[in-house]
Amino acid sequence: MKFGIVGYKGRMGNEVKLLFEEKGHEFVWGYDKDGEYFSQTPELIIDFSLPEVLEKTIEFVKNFKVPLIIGTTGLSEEQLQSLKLLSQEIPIVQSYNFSIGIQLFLKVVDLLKEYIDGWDIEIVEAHHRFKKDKPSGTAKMIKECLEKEVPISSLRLGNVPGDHILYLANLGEVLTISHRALSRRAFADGVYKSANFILNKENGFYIFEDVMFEN
Ligand SMILES: NC(=O)C1=CN([C@@H]2O[C@H](COP(=O)(O)OP(=O)(O)OC[C@H]3O[C@@H](n4cnc5c(N)ncnc54)[C@H](O)[C@@H]3O)[C@@H](O)[C@H]2O)C=CC1
Ligand SMILES: O=C(O)C1=N[C@H](C(=O)O)C[C@H](O)C1
Repeated sequence: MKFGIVGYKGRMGNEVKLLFEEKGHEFVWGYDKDGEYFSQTPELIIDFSLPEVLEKTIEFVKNFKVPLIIGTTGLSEEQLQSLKLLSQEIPIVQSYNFSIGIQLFLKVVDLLKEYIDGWDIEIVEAHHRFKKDKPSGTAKMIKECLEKEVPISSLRLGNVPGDHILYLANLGEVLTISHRALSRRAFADGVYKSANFILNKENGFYIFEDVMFEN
């Protein structure tokens, strides 16, 4: 496939580009701070940038009329709504975490949440010192899945790709669910799965859960 990336010079943009090229696909378009790279029209666009770039991304996918996969975190409720509106015209996969492990983590949380009334619940996330948003998008997803007000502690440590821990405790025990991304490849792999998923899809707003558990 011929793919394009918004934020192609960044950490995730680079990792996604590398992985797709290793699989034999062609990087034909990119957008970053210093402008556009164009060699051909892309068949899909992947966005790992910043929330303030979203308007530009929407303009590009509308012009090219191609599917969008977006992993950028820190989007406002209004921005998520504008993506949902856009999904009436093109297929979109959106997720704050494209790793398989976090999807499984969320399944476990969904299973246990009805049994933890009265427990103390805390989320701790740790990421590299360059991360701009706080708390992480994934921590917000875990909280949303719990359907409770839960405190989130954010650590910014060296070069950590992404750790999430959920602590649940009653007076007699502590239950811990934890996930560590060992490298950005874990997220890029999920983006690759999403690309194969979205090329055959009707317009609509999909999340990574739809990609993972399609059948
Ligand atoms: N959903 C997921 O699985 C994951 C999401 N992320 C998210 O992806 C995003 C990017 O993360 P990283 O690659 O680590 O950041 P990064 O800072 O390395 O990359 C962001 C890229 O966007 C570009 N950019 C910034 N402002 C711009 C502008 N105004 N116009 C055009 N380009 C602009 C930067 O130059 C940079 O190349 C963050 O929101 C992060 O939280 C990161 C990892 C996994
Ligand atoms: O910025 C990152 O690096 C990451 N961001 C995502 C988030 O905010 O949850 C996902 C991952 O943990 C890495």
